[in-house]
Amino acid sequence: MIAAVTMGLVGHLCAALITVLGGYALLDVAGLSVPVGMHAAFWCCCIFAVLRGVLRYGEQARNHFIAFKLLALIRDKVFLALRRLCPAKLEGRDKGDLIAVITADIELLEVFYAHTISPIVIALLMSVLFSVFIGLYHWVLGVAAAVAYLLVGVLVPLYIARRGGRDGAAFRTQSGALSSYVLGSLRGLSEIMQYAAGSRRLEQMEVKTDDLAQVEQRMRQNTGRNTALTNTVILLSDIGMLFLAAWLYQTGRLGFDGALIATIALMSSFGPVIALANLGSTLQNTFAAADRVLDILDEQPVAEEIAGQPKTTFSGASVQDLTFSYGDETILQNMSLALRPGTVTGIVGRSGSGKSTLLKLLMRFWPAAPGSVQVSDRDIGAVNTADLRQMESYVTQQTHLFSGSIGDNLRIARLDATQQEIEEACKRASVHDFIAALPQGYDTPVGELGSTLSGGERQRIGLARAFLHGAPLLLLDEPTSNLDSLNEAVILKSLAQERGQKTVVLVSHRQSTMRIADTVYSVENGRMS
Ligand SMILES: Nc1ncnc2c1ncn2[C@@H]1O[C@H](COP(=O)(O)OP(=O)(O)OP(=O)(O)O)[C@@H](O)[C@H]1O
Repeated sequence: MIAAVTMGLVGHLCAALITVLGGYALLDVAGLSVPVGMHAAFWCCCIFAVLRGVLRYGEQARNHFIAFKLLALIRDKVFLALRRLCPAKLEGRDKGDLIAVITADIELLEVFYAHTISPIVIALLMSVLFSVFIGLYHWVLGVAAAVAYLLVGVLVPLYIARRGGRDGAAFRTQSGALSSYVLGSLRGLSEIMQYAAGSRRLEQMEVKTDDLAQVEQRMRQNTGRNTALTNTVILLSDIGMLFLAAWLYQTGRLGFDGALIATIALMSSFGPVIALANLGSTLQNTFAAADRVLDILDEQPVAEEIAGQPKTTFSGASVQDLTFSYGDETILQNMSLALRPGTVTGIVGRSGSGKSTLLKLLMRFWPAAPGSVQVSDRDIGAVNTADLRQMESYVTQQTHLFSGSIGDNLRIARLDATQQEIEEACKRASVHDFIAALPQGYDTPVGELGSTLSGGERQRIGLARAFLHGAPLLLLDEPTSNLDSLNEAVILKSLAQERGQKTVVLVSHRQSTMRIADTVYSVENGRMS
C-alpha cells in the first residue's frame, strides 16, 4: 500500500509538474527569472512523461495485487462462515441471493481496495503539497487552492453520495432477488411448463428487470450529475484562481510569474481529487455490497463446530426427554429413545410429525435442548463434529448429486475408496447393475443436480454413498420411498446383513420397510410411543 501511494503520488506530481514546467519555460522565453530554464524544463518534461506512465502502471499493479489478494482472503472467510452456518442457517436462505453475495458483491469490494484507499491518501498528500507550493507565491492563493481541493475531493462526493441515498443498497438487494428468481425458474422448469406459467414468470422477470434498470438508471444519472458538478466546480475554481492571481498582481502583491504559475499549478493538479470525486457515486454501491458480505461473516451459527474434545468411538446412542422447536413451533416433546448398537430401529409417524427433525438432531444440525442427545454415553454437544461425521451416515429424502460423474458422486463419501469398494457399495444399494449397463459406466456424467437420473436411481446412489462411507450409525430417511419392491428387497437384505455390525435408524412410511426393524417407535404429536 505504501508502494502504491508513493508511486501514485510521484506519478501525479510528474503529471502536474509537466504543465508547471511548461509555464517556467514560457516565462524563461519571456526573459523573466525562473528556477528552471527552458532547456532543463524540456528534458524534465520528457523524463516526467515517461515516469508518469511507469509509475501509474506500478501504482495500479500494486493496488490490484492488494485488492485481489484481499478478495481471495475474504472469499475464504465467507466460505468458512458458510460452512459454520450450514445447514441450519442456510436452510431457509435464498440461494440465488447467496450466490449474488458470494460472486458479485465480493467482486465489488475490489473497487474499495484497489480504487479507494490509496487514492484518498494520494489526494490528501497532493493537495497539501500543491497548496503549500501555490501558497509560496502568496498565502491567499494557497488557501484558495486548499478550498478548491476540499470542494472537489470532499464536499462534492459527500453531496453526491447523499443524493444517491439508498440506491446502492437497493440495487444490490434487487439484483440478488432477480438472480434468485431466475434460479428458481430454472429449477422449476417442468412445473412452469406443466402449469403454463411461462409467460407469467417472464412478465414477472421483466418487472424485476425493469425495477433493477430504474435503480441503475438513477445511479447512472447520479454519476452524470457527479461528473457535471465536479467539472463545474473545477472550472469555477480555475477562474476564481485566475481572477484572484490577477487582482494580487494588479495590486502589486504578486509578480507576473507567481500569477501564471499558481493558476497553471491549480489547473494541472486536480487529477487525484477528481479520482475521489468519482467515488461519490460508486462507493454507495460498494458499501452496500460490503454490508451484505459482512452480514454473512457476522452471522452466528445455530450449532457451533466442536473440536478439541477427546475422541469418541461409537457404542450406541440415545435421546432423553428431548423437546425441540423451530422458533415457536414445538415439533418434538419429551422424546426418549435408545439406539442399541447393532440393531435396526424403525421410526414411523404421519407426515410433518418430526421424524426427519429427529435425525437432524442426531446429526447435531441443531443443538438439542431441553433434554439431551447422547452418543456413546456422551452428550452430543461434547462430541467433536469431525468424530460425529465419521460415526454417522445420513441419507436424506433428497439425494443431492453434484455435477460430475457417478463415480465422483460416490467418492465424496470416501475419497480413498477403491473401484472395487465403490462397486461393492453399489451392489448392496442395488444400483451397480444399472450403472454397469450405462455406456460410460461409473464415468457417466449425471448432469446438473443429477437431472439425467431417475428419483429411484438417485436414492440408491445416496444409499451406496452411505454404505461406502462405512459409518457405524446409519440414519436413513425414507430410503426406499422411490423404489419398486424388487430394489427395496435388495436394499433391505443389505441392511439386514448389517445387523450386528451397524446401528441403523430407519424412517419410513412403508410397512414393508419396517419389517426389518428390531424396534419401531411411533412419533405422534411430537411424542414417542
Ligand atoms: N428448518 C425448519 N424451520 C422451520 N420449520 C421446519 C424446518 N424444518 C422442518 N420444519 C417443520 O417441522 C415439522 C416437522 O418436519 P419434519 O421434516 O421433521 O417432518 P417429517 O415427520 O420428517 O415429515 P415427512 O414424513 O413428510 O418427511 C414440519 O411441520 C415442517 O414444516
